[in-house]
Amino acid sequence: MTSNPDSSVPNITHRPRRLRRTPALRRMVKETNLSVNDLIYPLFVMEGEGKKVEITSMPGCYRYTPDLLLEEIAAVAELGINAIALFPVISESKKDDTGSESYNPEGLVQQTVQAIKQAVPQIVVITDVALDPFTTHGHDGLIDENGTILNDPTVEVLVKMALSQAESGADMVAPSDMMDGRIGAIRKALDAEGYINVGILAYSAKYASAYYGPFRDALDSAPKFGDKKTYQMDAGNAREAIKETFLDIAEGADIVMVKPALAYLDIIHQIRSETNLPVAAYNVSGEYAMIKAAAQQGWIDEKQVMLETLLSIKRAGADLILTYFAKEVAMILG
Ligand SMILES: NCc1[nH]cc(CCC(=O)O)c1CC(=O)O
Ligand SMILES: [Mg+2]
Repeated sequence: MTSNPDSSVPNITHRPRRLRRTPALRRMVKETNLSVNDLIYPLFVMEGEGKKVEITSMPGCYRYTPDLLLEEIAAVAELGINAIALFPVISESKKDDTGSESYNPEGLVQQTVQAIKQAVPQIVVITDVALDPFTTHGHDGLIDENGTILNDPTVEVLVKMALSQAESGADMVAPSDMMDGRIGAIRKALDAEGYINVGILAYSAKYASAYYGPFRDALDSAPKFGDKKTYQMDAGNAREAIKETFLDIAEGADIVMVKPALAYLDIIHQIRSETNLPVAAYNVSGEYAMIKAAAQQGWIDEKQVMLETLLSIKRAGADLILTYFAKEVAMILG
């Protein structure tokens, strides 16, 4: 046994490449895996029958009438998806300044939730609690004559909305509005009305992001004046995300969420390390649209980029991912 006389051959003890040599070895040491259990599928419902309309800026996503939505939900449940997040497209004639349609017991969301829970009872139905699909001005809150978004009066409406969704059979309500104090107010009202098992998925760190554009196209819900910067967070802030998240946890959130995901992976990571609750992340419409658009141009491999993107959100610390890719991923993983 003589050592190699050729000094140009390095004497290496640690060779990380040993564990990358075969697919089986690579699978054994893979630290993060994407599972269908991680996925929550956002879906859009509109009034009517027998129709599905593709959203131009979100190829592969549709606004469904309730009958076709039920078929889609049955299909994705079959693929192993556990949960859907429901967003309504409200016709202009039903919108008003205060979003009163949002708590109509016979409203589109309420009726759709009832139908889903009858047809596909095992799927977890998460309803959106926010006024923007229901207000003529497109903001997530009530406004005064100067266009200022009023916090506490808005929370009162959000409570009515959450209660009517719980009454319809929603498993979880998901306030996406960013008013202060709404998690506590909703928790208290749900408990008082006996809905102790209806959970709250709190959009805790939701940023005022330009990545929501395609979603606002889908819902026709772009704000008619101003922007959402007095309630959604500034992209420069990380410590504030922790503060917002701790407040929601103290107020009774069951799951906390960061939104958007990709430009905020550091926030997901910090929240994961500072809390014990499940952490969700919303891979939003603009993030979806960027991948779809580049893939349509033939510039990226859609499947690989999609899987790598979702894995990065998981690796950053998200336990759950709301993503428009959910169905495609479930088909690949299943
Ligand atoms: N309550 C509004 C809401 N709920 C979910 C999204 C965006 C989701 C996406 O872009 O995929 C938005 C948009 C907004 O805040 O203007
Ligand atoms: Mg808050």
